[in-house]
Amino acid sequence: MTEAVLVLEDGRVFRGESFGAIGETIGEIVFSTGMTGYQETLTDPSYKGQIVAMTAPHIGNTGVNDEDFESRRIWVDGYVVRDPARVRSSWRANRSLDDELSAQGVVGISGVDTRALTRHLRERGSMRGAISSSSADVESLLARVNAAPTMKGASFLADVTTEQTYVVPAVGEKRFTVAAIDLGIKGMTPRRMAERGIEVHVMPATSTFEEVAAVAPDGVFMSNGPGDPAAADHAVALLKQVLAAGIPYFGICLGNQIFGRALDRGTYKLVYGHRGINQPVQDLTTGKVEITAHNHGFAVDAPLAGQFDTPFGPGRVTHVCLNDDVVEGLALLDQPAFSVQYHPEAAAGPHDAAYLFDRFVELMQTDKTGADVQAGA
Ligand SMILES: NC(=O)CC[C@H](N)C(=O)O
Repeated sequence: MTEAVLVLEDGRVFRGESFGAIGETIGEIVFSTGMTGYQETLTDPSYKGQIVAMTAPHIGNTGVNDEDFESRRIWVDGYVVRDPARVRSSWRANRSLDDELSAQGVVGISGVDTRALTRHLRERGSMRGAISSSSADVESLLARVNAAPTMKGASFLADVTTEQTYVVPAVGEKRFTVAAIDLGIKGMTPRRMAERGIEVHVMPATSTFEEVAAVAPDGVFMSNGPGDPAAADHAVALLKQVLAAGIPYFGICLGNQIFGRALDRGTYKLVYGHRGINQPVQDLTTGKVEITAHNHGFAVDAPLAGQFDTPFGPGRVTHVCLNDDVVEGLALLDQPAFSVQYHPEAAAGPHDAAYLFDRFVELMQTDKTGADVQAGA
């Protein structure tokens, strides 16, 4: 057993044991309230730059399998758990979580009172922190934490995006072509589109409008992704061109924040964000409440009621988080473009929001047949 320490930028210290790789890591400490789905969390590229603490006390019970990876690797910069499973127990598992974290060089800590840590972050907000199992010198660790960059203004798109375009073929008959801008896309997202007859061209974050147009897309999609939306200027400029061309648009998470910026709305940092698979969101179009998967630390600033002006005609907020009234969805009224702040691909998570992929299909279908289109109607 190797001792490990977790140091927060405000000087709070938690002691525990090493979990995963031995070493030191610095990042923004955030907590996730997902009771299941630790594999999908670890491999979600949106977590790049963050050390994730799990509020569920027992992590690793079902080990690790390749099918539940949402991307090619683990992206969290550190992992904090209370009590790792000593025995993995699932017919699908082919290795343990501890071994997988070690193999991928992910530094973690176990034995932490994650309830106390979560209450601290909830009251004081997400902050920088470090895990170390290689040095017991808390003072120098604290100095390194306070010298590290914060999440404000951070961009990790170059780390997570695909280098080259790849195509996920439609399942069955091909009905539409979508250009999906990979800002840190999860594997389940193109699959949800493919099973609806969409051929998905997953393209680098640096793609130009000309490259997107060359795919002759029926719709453009922008994915979730890490970092501060205020730093994603290229994606905002690209989306403005897409909207000016009237191409149907669907965005999720970072893709919602980019949409907000393209509509001239600002984004801001939440105190501690939403992370987990149990967040209640109301669809203001239908009044229905859906339980949804979230992972966001920033949000779009827009009025919840009524409409607001955008360079592309009126827009409105379509979804709201019932815990704290944070904007969870946007749409244009006169143009086929909408987005949500959460994860309708639901990996891991409840499937309540899968209808949003159907809405995207309907928008593209209506656009193709030339009918009057109103995403926000
Ligand atoms: N999952 C995401 O796309 C997150 C978007 C952004 N990085 C945020 O934290 O708000």
